[in-house]
Amino acid sequence: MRSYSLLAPAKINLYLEILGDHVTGGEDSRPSGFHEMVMVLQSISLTDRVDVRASGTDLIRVYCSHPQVPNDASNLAYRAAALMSKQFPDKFARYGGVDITIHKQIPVGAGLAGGSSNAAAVLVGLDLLWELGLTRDELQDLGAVLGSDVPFCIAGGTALATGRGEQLDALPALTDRYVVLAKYRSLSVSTAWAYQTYRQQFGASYLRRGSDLEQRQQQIHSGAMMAAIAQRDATKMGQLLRNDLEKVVLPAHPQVVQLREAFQQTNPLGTMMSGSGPTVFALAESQTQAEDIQARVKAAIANPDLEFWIATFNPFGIRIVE
Ligand SMILES: C[C@](O)(CO)[C@H](O)COP(=O)(O)OP(=O)(O)OC[C@H]1O[C@@H](n2ccc(N)nc2=O)[C@H](O)[C@@H]1O
Ligand SMILES: Nc1ncnc2c1ncn2[C@@H]1O[C@H](COP(=O)(O)OP(=O)(O)OP(=O)(O)O)[C@@H](O)[C@H]1O
Repeated sequence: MRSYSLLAPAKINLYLEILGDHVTGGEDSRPSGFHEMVMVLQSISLTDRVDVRASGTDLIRVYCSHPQVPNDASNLAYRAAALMSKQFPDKFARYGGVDITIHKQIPVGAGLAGGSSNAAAVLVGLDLLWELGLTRDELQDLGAVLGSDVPFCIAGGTALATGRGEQLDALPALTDRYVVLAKYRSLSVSTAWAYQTYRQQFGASYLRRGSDLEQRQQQIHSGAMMAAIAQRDATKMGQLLRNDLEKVVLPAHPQVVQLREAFQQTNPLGTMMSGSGPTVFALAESQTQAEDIQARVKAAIANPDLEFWIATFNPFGIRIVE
């Protein structure tokens, strides 16, 4: 049976600003229930491995030994395969079912897009297995059906994301940067909850569509964060980190505030929560600084529930290993 093994990296958000309500359509535009975003997304070297294998059955099956990851149709990797089988029924009939095995390294419900990256890997894997020859744009359009982060996970690297996060502009690749990540094992945050709570608390200040929104998008485009990335100025980037979702997640989780403060005490280039959290990351100039930051935060919060990773910025998204 033919199979492919893919590496599916996690992402962090170097910048996440919520502008207002996201709308779909042209003249009869309607709120989609999502938010209009401006984000800078960055792939990191913390990766899952996803094996996609033709099974010779007519089933889609998912295997993952992580206790928090479902093995049924609710797994985002399963949903990616189901979408492909619906989209390409003749290929599904010809090549048959697929077994997907997820080797989890990326923490779950962490704000690091683990599920989205697994789904992106399945799209790429089935494109290969079923010899579809899809373009990156076509794969990303399919990814957007599954979730806002999936299109980015396909291409990876460093990107500016707008719309609900699915519209992407590649930015100069940032490499040789270190990131220290920490998460309480027993704590997860629901992305839907984070956005819903943000809407309840800050919805009144949302920008209306039209000139206000376009002006803000323009400001960010020509602003300091884009300049810092273009100049590969890690010190400036560290100072400009932003995540609007911190405004709702931090007040709800005092231990994340404490973790963020412990990171801040170590004088990193910058520290921030990633996505909807609760993972907190700090940027470091070198591996030595990253190790020092990790050791100091570990000593400051001696809690066995706290898990750490040191990663580098990754210039790519889904990659084939076999
Ligand atoms: C927090 C981030 O991870 C940052 O990169 C993303 O914005 C979320 O991406 P994701 O997990 O792929 O999100 P989706 O699966 O598309 O949506 C999950 C939930 O978040 C809300 N959501 C998501 C993206 C967005 N721009 N606005 C939203 O309000 C959706 O209403 C939904 O209830
Ligand atoms: N393949 C998968 N990997 C991880 N979680 C999955 C997967 N499929 C479904 N889930 C479920 O999705 C939920 C969110 O998991 P995930 O790890 O993708 O969150 P996240 O990193 O916060 O996502 P994001 O950063 O995109 O908002 C969990 O409750 C988990 O049970």
